[in-house]
Amino acid sequence: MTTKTLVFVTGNAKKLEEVTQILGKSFPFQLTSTKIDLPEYQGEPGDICVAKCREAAKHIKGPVIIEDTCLCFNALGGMPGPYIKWFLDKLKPEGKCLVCLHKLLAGFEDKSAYALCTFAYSSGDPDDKILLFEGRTDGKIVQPRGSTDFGWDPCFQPDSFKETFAEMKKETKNSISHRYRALEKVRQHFSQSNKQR
Ligand SMILES: O=c1nc[nH]c2c1ncn2[C@H]1C[C@H](O)[C@@H](COP(=O)(O)OP(=O)(O)OP(=O)(O)O)O1
Ligand SMILES: [Mg+2]
Repeated sequence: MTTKTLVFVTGNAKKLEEVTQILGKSFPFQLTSTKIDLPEYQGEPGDICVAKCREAAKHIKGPVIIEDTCLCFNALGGMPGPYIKWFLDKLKPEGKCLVCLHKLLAGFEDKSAYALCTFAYSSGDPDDKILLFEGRTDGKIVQPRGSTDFGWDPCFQPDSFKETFAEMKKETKNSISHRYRALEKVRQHFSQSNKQR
């Protein structure tokens, strides 16, 4: 049986690293990756991912997957959400400015937040529906702790853990994260559709 190829389009090497680790070998596609800086769309996460995936499919002209990640503060009605990337860029996360994320909630007792990861899959055929797979992990925003090599990881402490994503072992993050939960749905979908063939 020849394995079909699926291209993961992302400009973020850390995401790719996690996706590769999480999917491991038990995935019916050969995952390859292409670094394209896709536009940062606005709006609801699902709509953003559909637009992002359509754009990626135009480049790849074959089966493609993308994801978009939101960090949502409950006290702020879900903001920054998909705009977390610009917050981090402007607040300069490398180093002590990650403190700013925590400070954003200074006026609120509610520090709860959730990380939301949405994968979108296109078969490559523009007439086919784009499929969405969502994963969410709840937690709270804390003063940054741990290594600063991936985005807002130092500021996010998942519920029922004492460590931030940045302090815990990679395997631990990859077994409870928003990305893991979304990829479980991706994996389930493709193992089922593979069986039906
Ligand atoms: O697990 C994560 N832990 C910490 N930080 C994270 C995580 N996942 C994404 N991030 C950061 C990257 C970017 O600053 C923003 C999401 O924006 P987002 O558009 O999805 O990512 P991106 O532009 O870096 O890569 P892509 O080319 O796939 O769109 O949150
Ligand atoms: Mg992006």
